[in-house]
Parts: sequence; structure tokens; C-alpha cells
Amino acid sequence: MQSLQDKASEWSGVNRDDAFAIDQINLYEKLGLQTFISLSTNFYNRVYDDEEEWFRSIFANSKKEDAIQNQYEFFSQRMGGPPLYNQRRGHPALIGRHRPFPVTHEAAERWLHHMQLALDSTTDIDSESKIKMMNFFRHTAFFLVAGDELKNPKQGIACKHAAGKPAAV
Ligand code: HEM
Repeated sequence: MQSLQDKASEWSGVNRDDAFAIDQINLYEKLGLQTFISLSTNFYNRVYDDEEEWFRSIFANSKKEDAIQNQYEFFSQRMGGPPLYNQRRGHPALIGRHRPFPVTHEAAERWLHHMQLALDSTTDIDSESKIKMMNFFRHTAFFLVAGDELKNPKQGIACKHAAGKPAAV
């Protein structure tokens, strides 16, 4: 059976080495906390203003300021900075924390679209760091999609004994 990491690689098109190239360099030391704050602010300004109502509504129960802080604290600690996220929120457990939300393939692409634009409009992020970060984001986004599908595993093909019977629900 394919692991969630394998599915993430297949669906994102990013292999594990590229996804975790963020660990070859300390991006937090290179970019600084303020850059992460700007990135998450740019990102969530776009998300909360998204013209696509279906995507915007996924965030309807979260306050923008809280979402920004959750994100930049997580990114900073994951990319070599102090454990601000863990101190305030505990273990990230990203699949569990995304459980209430519909993290579909389409939602992942929309999330990544906004993140690419946010990276491009955040000054002080060099292009090599952007590529590393985007590979990590892309792989993680599809890791979350794979986790989301565990909520509603697709029905397998019915065996011959089920022929003519209504599908199980
Ligand atoms: C794939 C599409 C994604 C969707 C639809 C999505 C959706 C959401 C939503 C609705 C929240 C709640 C906002 C808040 O209160 O903080 C959230 C939180 C969060 N997301 Fe995502 N997300 C996605 C991808 C990602 C990715 C790729 C990452 C990491 C690289 C990530 C990291 C986080 C973190 C750290 C939080 C804060 C969790 C908490 O402390 O409660 N998300 N996400």
C-alpha cells in the first residue's frame, strides 16, 4: 500500500529529496522572522480576499490575524527557527489539524496558487529559497490531501458477491 508520503510525491510531482531540501540550509537564519511574517500576511490577505468563494469559505471560521500567526510561527520553526509554534500550539500534527477542512486536490492547487503569488510579492526572498520553499509547500499540500482522503476512503470495486446489491454506505 502506498504511504501518504508516496502519494504526496506522486500527486505533487515533487520527490522527497526536493521537498526536504529546506533542511539543507537554515532558511530562518537566512531570511529572518520579519520575512516569514510578511509572507504569511501576504498569503492570507490573498486568501481572505479570494474571488473564489468556495476557497475563501474554508477559512470562514478562523480570524485572519490568528491564521497569519499560526502559519508564520510554524514556517519559522520548520525552517530552522525557534519553536514558537510548538510553545503556543503544541505539536503541529498537520493532518489532524486540517481534519475539519475539505483539503481536496483543487483546494491544494488554490492554496499553492496564492502561496506562489505571496512568495513572489515578498521582497527579500531570493529565487533559490523560493524554489526550496515552494517544493516543500507543494509536497506538504498533497500530503494533506492524501491525509484528507483517509476521512472518506474511496469505495473499492465491489466483489462479485455484491453484484446486483445496492452499494454499501
Ligand atoms: C492544501 C490546502 C490547504 C488548505 C485548504 C488549508 C486550510 C487551512 C485552514 C482552513 C486552516 C485554519 C486557519 C487557522 O486557524 O490557522 C489551516 C491552518 C494551518 N495550516 Fe493549512 N491548509 C492547506 C495547506 C497547508 C500547508 C501546505 C501547510 C504547511 C506547509 C499548512 C499549514 C497550516 C498550519 C501550520 C495551520 C495552523 C494550524 C493550527 O495551529 O491550528 N496548511 N489550514
